[in-house]
Amino acid sequence: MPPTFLEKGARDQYQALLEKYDTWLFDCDGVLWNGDRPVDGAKEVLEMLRRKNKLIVFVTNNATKSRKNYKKKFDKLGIDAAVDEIFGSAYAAAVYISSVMKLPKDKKVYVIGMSGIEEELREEGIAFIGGTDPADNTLEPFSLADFTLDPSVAVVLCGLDTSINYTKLSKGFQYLTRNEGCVFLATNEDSTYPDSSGLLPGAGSVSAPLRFALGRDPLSTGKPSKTMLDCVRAKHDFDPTRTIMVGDRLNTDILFGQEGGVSTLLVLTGITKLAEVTGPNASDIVPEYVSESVGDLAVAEG
Ligand SMILES: O=C(O)[C@H](O)[C@H](O)COP(=O)(O)O
Ligand SMILES: [Mg+2]
Repeated sequence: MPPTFLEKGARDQYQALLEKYDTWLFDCDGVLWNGDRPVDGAKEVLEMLRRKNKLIVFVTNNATKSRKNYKKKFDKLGIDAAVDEIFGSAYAAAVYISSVMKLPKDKKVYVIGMSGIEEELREEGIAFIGGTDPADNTLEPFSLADFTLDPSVAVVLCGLDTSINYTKLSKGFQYLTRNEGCVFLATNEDSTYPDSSGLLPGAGSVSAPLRFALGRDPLSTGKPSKTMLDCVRAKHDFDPTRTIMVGDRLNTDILFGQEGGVSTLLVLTGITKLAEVTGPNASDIVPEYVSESVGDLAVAEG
């Protein structure tokens, strides 16, 4: 079934969308902003949805920030958001390790990633090494002869790490090949990241060298995995038949919505371009609705 294309200015179409859905799940990168540049109209549309008493939840695969630090980003952009409305892939991974894996207290996680992952693991009471540790954030050659394996590392968790290096990949590789049963987890596997100035390699491209070296894939707890929706459901009641996921990436956001049994709206302000949803090379992941931008929803209140 082809998507319904919502035309800019088509008030009836957008008003119908507002009446149809009570819960709005918003992806962040590529939908509300690109890097630190807000998407035009996004703030005003969120304010409109609040005025209409809609439940708003933010669901981002970006693991660089914890929920609390995302709240600071929302505050800085003047967007009303409570920490409990924000679900990041670092949080989902930490919840998975603590509540699903039930990692024993004498075990720890080796982190390839940034402070967002560390803060969420700390919040869940999970011990970790690596991450922003200066000893790992070095451009010195890695010496395996001088490396001491920590036998208590039972998980290697990999997320977007803008300071990725050979030392981190080498340590992750040692744990995953020498610690019996060590679990390979990824916060998410987005191939690219939509920065305000263009595209950058994403979290999936950070874990790719390990995937290649190991010959196996990590378990990813970010979108489209249901782990993220389980985290949302644990804190918010919503009717999936009256819920819509708004995203910019087909193989994460739209697939996440479809597998979660909610409607989907693809916006074209981030990763996905129109040619991926129409014409001969269109993806087999088909959103229910397509709109240029989340800002176009503002016409519904006009
Ligand atoms: O590389 C990444 O991690 C992702 O591109 C980025 O974090 C996506 O975030 P989202 O669009 O889910 O907010
Ligand atoms: Mg996105």
